[in-house]
Amino acid sequence: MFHSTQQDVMDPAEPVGEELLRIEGLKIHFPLGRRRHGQYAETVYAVDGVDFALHKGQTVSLVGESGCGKSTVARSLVGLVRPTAGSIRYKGMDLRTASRSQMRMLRREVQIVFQDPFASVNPRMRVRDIIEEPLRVQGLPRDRYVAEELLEMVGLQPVYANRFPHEFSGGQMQRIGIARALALKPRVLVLDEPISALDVSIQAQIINLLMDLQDELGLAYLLIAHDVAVVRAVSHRVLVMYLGRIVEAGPEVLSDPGHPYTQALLSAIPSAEVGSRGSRKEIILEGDVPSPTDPPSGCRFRTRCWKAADVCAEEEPGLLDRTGHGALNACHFPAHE
Ligand SMILES: Nc1ncnc2c1ncn2[C@@H]1O[C@H](COP(=O)(O)OP(=O)(O)OP(=O)(O)O)[C@@H](O)[C@H]1O
Repeated sequence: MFHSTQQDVMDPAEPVGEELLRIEGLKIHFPLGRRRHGQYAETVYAVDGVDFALHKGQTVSLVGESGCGKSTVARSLVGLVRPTAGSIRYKGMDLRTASRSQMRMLRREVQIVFQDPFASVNPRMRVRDIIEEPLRVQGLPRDRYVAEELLEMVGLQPVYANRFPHEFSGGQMQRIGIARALALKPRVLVLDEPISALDVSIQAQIINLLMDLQDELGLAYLLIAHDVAVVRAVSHRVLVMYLGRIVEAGPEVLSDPGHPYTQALLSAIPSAEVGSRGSRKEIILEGDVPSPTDPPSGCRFRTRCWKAADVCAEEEPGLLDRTGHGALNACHFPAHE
């Protein structure tokens, strides 16, 4: 199995490492249809007010059902989607006002690893060229054995530099994807479901590699993953997202959930994986996830929540430390109150 960093978990209020990224009030809306009279027919509120920070050497994980906005957050950090509102600061500099050279530094130091390692490469390129591509794009010099060194770093033989993607398994190819992400000596890796497409037997190896690299290089990770056991084991802080917003955040929220949505997410997982303090009662959520083009008023989860009362439709609950233990919860009726 994978190594766990749970013993090292620090109170998020006192993070150990330097702050690298700070995201405040992030909104990413996608207008749909044709614009008429200055208005679009519909807007997808994919990310609708999200705050968090990433620190050196730490892993923050994003969890939540499909479509809640996780990938959109991830892609915004590497410039693949533009925020509609809010700020992304890297080492204190705001992306909205950053100079060209600051943006180049950011594009080097924040890298992304995708779910499908084959989909993001040209199958006709040799591994050496795949790994060196980011250096070429940035116009940086390529040391003679840079691909070989990066392959060794990710546990592959240096001679693989001369081979082509079809010669590798999914796990090996994901290692190559990680080597490519490391080529520019990043400080932050955005890991968008890096193990979801791999055989279960390989997943732990990739997670272990990522944890070792984090120890060695002090990398900050934003991890998106569906496997609760993995997320619990490797995260310093977990953010639970629902319909574009964070509803619960803290180091222990997957062991000791306080928000009804987190409880419902965990109740769908077999108990051995959840841990002793997780909710054991099976919770069946009623109804579908509402459309992100028309989120409910007040608390977005209220239309599926068994605790919902009038106040939930009227007042949006803030993401607050409701227990004094550093975990943040956006519910009018959290479990631990
Ligand atoms: N370019 C786009 N144009 C319109 N809508 C989009 C676009 N990108 C994402 N969306 C919508 O934004 C919402 C959030 O999508 P996102 O991919 O971020 O969710 P997710 O939580 O990562 O889901 P998954 O786990 O399935 O990847 C979804 O409703 C999605 O359809």
